[in-house]
Amino acid sequence: MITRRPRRNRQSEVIRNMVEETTLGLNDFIFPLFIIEGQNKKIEISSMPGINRFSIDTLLEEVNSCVELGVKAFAPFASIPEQLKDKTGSESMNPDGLFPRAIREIKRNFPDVVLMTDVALDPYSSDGHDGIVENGEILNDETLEVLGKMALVQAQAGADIVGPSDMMDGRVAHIRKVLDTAGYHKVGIMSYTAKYASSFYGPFRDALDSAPKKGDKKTYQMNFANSREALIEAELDTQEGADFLMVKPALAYLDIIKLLRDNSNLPIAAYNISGEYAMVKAAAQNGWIDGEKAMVEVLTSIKRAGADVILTYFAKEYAQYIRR
Ligand SMILES: NCc1[nH]cc(CCC(=O)O)c1CC(=O)O
Ligand SMILES: [Mg+2]
Repeated sequence: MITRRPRRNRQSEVIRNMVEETTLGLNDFIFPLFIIEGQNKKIEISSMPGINRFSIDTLLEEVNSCVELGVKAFAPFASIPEQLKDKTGSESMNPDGLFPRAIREIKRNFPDVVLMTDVALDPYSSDGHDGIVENGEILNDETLEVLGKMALVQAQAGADIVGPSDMMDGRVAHIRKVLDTAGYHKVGIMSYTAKYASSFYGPFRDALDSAPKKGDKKTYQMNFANSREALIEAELDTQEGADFLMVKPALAYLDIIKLLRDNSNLPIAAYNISGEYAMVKAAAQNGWIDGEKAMVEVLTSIKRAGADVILTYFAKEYAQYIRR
């Protein structure tokens, strides 16, 4: 005789919903946005179907349509023309550069949205690396100087949260000190705490033309074979004053999300990155999977693993989906 029958709680939609353990909401999402120079531009990224690069004017329309759908937090990224890139990423410290201009315009038009801005050299670096390169080496402490100035320019432009994605050691403490010294103690830090050297970043690097010109990122991004090392990074970022800890990528790293969730009381964010988005889109376009159902499953799995915040290219599409 079978007395325990778990299927009882699956027998109708109402019961299934009643016992559902994980619920996604639009408050969970941060939607990445790509910005380019120019006017009236909206150019689709071929490796990220449905995701575009916007000039500032069309970007404001995009933000508006997201806000109307209920998506209110954004992670903007700027595509910097090649001729403005140099060894130290100096364009990242230009208060009149494309990125700070875009931040100011978004905040002027939509003061209530939250902007989480990316702090790293790669979109501005002629080497395509997240730090300053000298004789093939990525310099840590010299890079911190640039990161601090970049974060300050972003805070001055109106960033609510700065997101160091570079994986240099000590950058959270350094950025915190620079921001506090300048009076920006209210600007938060979402640290890319456990950021792995992943092959899933490809489409993002297409979007910004930011791929490394030489070598890979393995001397600063983490080895995907490691999980205990993520706890070391989490401990340091917490001591240094991070307000959020992020795991990136998300899907091949659900165990890392869970690990940080179980070992920290800070909010945990996860970045469902470009290649993870592209995989779902490509399979859906081929008719191999149901893209919409896969989207919901992927996002739910990241939340179930313990993420409080999900950075995802699906944010707007998910909002459109639940509206229907
Ligand atoms: N440091 C920049 C940065 N910030 C976010 C991403 C990737 C995001 C994505 O793939 O969606 C990257 C690329 C990288 O580290 O090479
Ligand atoms: Mg670190």
